[in-house]
Amino acid sequence: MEYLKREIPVCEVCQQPANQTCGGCKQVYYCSRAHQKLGWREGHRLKCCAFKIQISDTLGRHMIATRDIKQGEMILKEKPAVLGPKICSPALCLTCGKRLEPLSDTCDFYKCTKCQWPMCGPQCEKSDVHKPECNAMCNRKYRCRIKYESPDKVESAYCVISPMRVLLMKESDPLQYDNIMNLESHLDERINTPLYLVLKANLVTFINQVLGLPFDEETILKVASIFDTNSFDVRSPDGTKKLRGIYLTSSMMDHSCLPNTKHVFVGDEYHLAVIATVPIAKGELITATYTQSLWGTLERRKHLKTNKWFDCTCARCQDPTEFGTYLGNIYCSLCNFLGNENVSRPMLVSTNPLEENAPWKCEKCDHSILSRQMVSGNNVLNQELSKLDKRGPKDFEEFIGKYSQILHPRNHLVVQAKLALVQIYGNYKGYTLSELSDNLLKRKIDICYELLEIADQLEPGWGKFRGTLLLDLQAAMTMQTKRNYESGKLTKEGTQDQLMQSMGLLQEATNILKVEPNMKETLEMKIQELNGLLDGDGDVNSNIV
Ligand SMILES: C[S@@+](CC[C@H](N)C(=O)[O-])C[C@H]1O[C@@H](n2cnc3c(N)ncnc32)[C@H](O)[C@@H]1O
Repeated sequence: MEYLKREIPVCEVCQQPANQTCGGCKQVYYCSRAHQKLGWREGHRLKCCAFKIQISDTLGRHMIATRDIKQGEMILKEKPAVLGPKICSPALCLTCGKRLEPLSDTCDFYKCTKCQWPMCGPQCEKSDVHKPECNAMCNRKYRCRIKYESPDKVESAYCVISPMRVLLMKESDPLQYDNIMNLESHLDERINTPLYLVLKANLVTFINQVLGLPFDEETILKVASIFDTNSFDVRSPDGTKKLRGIYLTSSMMDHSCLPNTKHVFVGDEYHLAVIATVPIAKGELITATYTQSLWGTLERRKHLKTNKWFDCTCARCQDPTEFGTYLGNIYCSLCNFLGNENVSRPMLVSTNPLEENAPWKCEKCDHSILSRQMVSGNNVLNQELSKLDKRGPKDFEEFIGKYSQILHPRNHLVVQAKLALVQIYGNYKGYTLSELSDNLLKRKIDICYELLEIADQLEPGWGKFRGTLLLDLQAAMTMQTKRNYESGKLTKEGTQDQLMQSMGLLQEATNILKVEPNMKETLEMKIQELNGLLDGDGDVNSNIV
């Protein structure tokens, strides 16, 4: 990084001692106004902080681009203000967040020798992250007494840890405590919800009575509510560590169902990097998504309302067809029966997508249903989907076939099933690329193309969804090319053309995914292999997929 902090600040232009910082990013120094102007012209304008925080009545604080931002550019990188377990967790280490393995032949875990919370070992037990809470508990002779009858038990006692960490900061790091307490909480809206009634009984009692910390009920619940409104789900690349974290600047990004950024976690300390997925023009909102892009509008808006306490009114939520994807729609059952199978079937669309109770009406005929019928239909099928056997493709293929008269090929439930199929075909035992029949290989390629069309509409640009689909697609296409060459269906020239297409997809996937942890080397290796194949004599027998 060019912006590494130096012991004695020096001017970016002349390298002499300097005491003025750039007003935008506050990261580089100048000795004089003249050198600041020169530095700006010489290129700092392209690197300087790309955003500012503004306030409006409708959005509250939000992030705005202060200059044009390039696709793929890192907009900011910051360390967490606080990290901790989620409200309910299976046994995990309080320091590193690692999911714990039980001690041999037991359901029990290694425990901190002082406070008795499950940890991964003596090193994490002694960490600075755990010390303050351990001391606070031990000072009051509190010992964790969770009984694990099964190693997978999800335990709600973890709800006290993350808020306790923030509250203890009031003494140890008052500035950071104030920064966190300044975030939006929506406590007034949450206070009488079932979860907060439980937190009143558990968390408040723990902080006040067990630990004897001098915080009132409102402050304690406000911290919990700040986590619920602002925290990011933090995961290690291999998925073994799961935490929640507050990132002060990144939490200023407002939500959009068509976001223009993605984020990744970098390093063992989980620094968060925000990356532009599309070019962002100066003055535009910089947005993230707080929900799932592949859910329909009914589900997304409900999720945002229940968890983040606002009604999303973005362009996608306003459009009854979700930019023509019809992701949340179903076929009209009457037109189904009366219509010609060969013409595209009319759909039921919401008469007002921003009004959750608005009826859903056919685009062609007068047939309509109540919104709650759509909701309950979605719930039933979602439940069915979640119970399917994920070890193979059979259940997912049957699900798609069974509901093909109700759910069109781009309905979100079908899309979920297809996503599972893309992961199974080509990757799972018995379904690796070399084991797939020609038909199943083609099926995988077709699904990848279908899902890519949806990605282009709903997560345009360099989103992770698009990147992983491209990677899957190029691998399947290379295998198909190899088979077609071997069976004589493709000439050497045709083979080279097809491999060039795969290379195009792989290069795009690399641009998108190289920022993901541990991906850069794998991607570079894949490019090298495919390049080798292209440079050689078309020897597609090489083991490249
Ligand atoms: C993580 S905070 C974002 C920063 C927040 N705007 C603030 O002023 O602190 C999330 C909250 O911002 C507001 N918000 C975020 N995106 C929004 C949007 N698209 N429309 C309306 N409010 C939004 C909601 O109140 C939400 O609970």
